Amino acid sequence: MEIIFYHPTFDTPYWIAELSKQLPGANVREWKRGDNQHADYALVWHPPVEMLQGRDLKAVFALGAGVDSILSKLKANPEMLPESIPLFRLEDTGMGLQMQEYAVSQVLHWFRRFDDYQAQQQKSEWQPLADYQREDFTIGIMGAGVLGSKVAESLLAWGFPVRCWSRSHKAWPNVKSFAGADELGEFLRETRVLINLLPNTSETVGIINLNLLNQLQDHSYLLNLARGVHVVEDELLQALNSHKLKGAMLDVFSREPLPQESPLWQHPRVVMTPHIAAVTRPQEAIAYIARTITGLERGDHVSGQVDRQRGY
Ligand SMILES: NC(=O)C1=CN([C@@H]2O[C@H](COP(=O)(O)OP(=O)(O)OC[C@H]3O[C@@H](n4cnc5c(N)ncnc54)[C@H](OP(=O)(O)O)[C@@H]3O)[C@@H](O)[C@H]2O)C=CC1
Ligand SMILES: O=C(O)C(=O)CO
Repeated sequence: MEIIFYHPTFDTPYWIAELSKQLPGANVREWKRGDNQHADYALVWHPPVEMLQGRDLKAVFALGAGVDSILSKLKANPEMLPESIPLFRLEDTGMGLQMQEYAVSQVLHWFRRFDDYQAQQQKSEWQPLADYQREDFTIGIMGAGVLGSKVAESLLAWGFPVRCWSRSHKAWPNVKSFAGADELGEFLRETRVLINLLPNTSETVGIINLNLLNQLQDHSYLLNLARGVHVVEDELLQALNSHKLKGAMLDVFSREPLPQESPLWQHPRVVMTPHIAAVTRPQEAIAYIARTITGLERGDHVSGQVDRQRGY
């Protein structure tokens, strides 16, 4: 079995060595320009078109959870990967836990009013504030998939009321489920902390705009863990400046790195990280890919295949 690997920043020799260990009998090689030799599987992130085009592959694996970059490249170059070749993505592989850490720590930060205490400290002000109550701190998770479900689980464990919004209804214990455009307003109405874990598709671009933010509880918070293009950044600033939103924590931006001139850098109630909410963990990802390839070779049903029509 021949496997080609391409990632612009990963430690390629490590990945090749580990994949070879877990898939004995497979020949795993780094793909380099000009390599047109046969391959059965391709493992990729931001692949050049020529890497995939014209190949008779059994499957392609995206080395991340979101497949928006590969799907947008495919839109411009449909010949890069025919529909008959399945595209897989990473399901969790350690990202669920990282998203839990991120979401729980920031929700607790807001809930315990550490943002207010930090602002008071700037003014050398010693002033205990009234506690927030959990019943006023409903968490609304947009995107109830692999990562959304993990985040919901972790916040439930901390006793917060949790609701989710997705395309289809979920039957998760103790989580109120809302689905589709018709139920979005109802989902937002009681949400105090909005956590975004949607995929980037034509339906979700720009979904977090002023109209949506205005439907949240007053003095709400936004945690964007998914993609920058979900948020209309100018309108987010309007919602912050009108105090409809009390704070925002952003891991992702419409342009990355965030341009120096962005007013988000300086906003006193915006905190940010440079797209690190959940990164690909090599060991878990390699184990998942090896398991999935083994399953495909046996003809088993395996999960993780992207539905290209839906876009995720
Ligand atoms: N910041 C970071 O470091 C990282 C960000 N990400 C981002 O997180 C995203 C989510 O990952 P993951 O949980 O694995 O993805 P999943 O595909 O498992 O979940 C996607 C969820 O979004 C819902 N959804 C999709 N389209 C719509 C829509 N139009 N309206 C309402 N709901 C919709 C789906 O609904 P349904 O269940 O009904 O199909 C599903 O619940 C990734 O696409 C990626 O962009 C991922 C990893 C790291
Ligand atoms: O896996 C993804 O989609 C990511 O955004 C990784 O940072």
